Amino acid sequence: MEAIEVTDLRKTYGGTHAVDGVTFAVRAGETFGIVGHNGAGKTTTVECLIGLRRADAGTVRVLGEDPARRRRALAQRLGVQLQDSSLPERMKVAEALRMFGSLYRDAADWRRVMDRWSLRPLARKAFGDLSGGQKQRLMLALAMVGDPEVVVLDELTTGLDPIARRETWRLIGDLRTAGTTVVLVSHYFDEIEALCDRVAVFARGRVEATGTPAELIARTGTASLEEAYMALEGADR
Ligand SMILES: Nc1ncnc2c1ncn2[C@@H]1O[C@H](COP(=O)(O)OP(=O)(O)OP(=O)(O)O)[C@@H](O)[C@H]1O
Repeated sequence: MEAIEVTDLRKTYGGTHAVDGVTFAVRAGETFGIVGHNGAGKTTTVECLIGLRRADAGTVRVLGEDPARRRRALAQRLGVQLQDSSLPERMKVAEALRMFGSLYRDAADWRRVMDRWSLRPLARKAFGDLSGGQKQRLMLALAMVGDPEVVVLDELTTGLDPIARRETWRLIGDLRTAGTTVVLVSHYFDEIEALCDRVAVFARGRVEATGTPAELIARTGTASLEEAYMALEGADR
């Protein structure tokens, strides 16, 4: 079963074709990576997936629903961590987790989420007093507090130190074991290789290739996913 289906998605800002005919599908329970150069259309696609933007053309289905029309219903089943997301400066960590938890009908126990993401020592700290990495960890925990079926993570480990990064990988691995569908936008090839079952390579508003990391490496006759990406991304320049 497909958890996400995107078909011929198009989105233009002024004269810029940000997304220009994107098609891919994510199977239920799969961890799916999206890689691509700056401005390739990754975030715009993700925003269409979660109903933050309406496509100009094409279809998007998440858990069988159209996010542009069913955003509120889908929000109960989605966990989202976006680039540049923020909270009020004075909101405390525990307060944020409790408040986000209250927005879901079938939330996880927010205290358990706080423990799982090693946030208990920071429970009484205000968001504005957290370090960049601590903020990132909190935003990830908030994405999980609704016990989502599909998780969308844009720039998962940006700003995390190496230990926090590995720990985050482990927690994303746990999501996969639990059968959660994960979409992961990343510029880190080690992360994509370690976590993702399949990858879509975005370039200039299109999907240049889709496959397992091993397939993309074999298809391009390269030695690593990063080299495969370079070969694919530059293919039609
Ligand atoms: N709100 C907007 N208004 C105008 N242009 C936009 C807007 N959002 C994105 N764009 C443009 O659309 C294109 C795709 O942007 P998008 O943010 O989707 O790319 P991305 O692949 O996520 O890039 P990055 O890796 O830098 O985050 C870029 O050319 C960008 O400048």
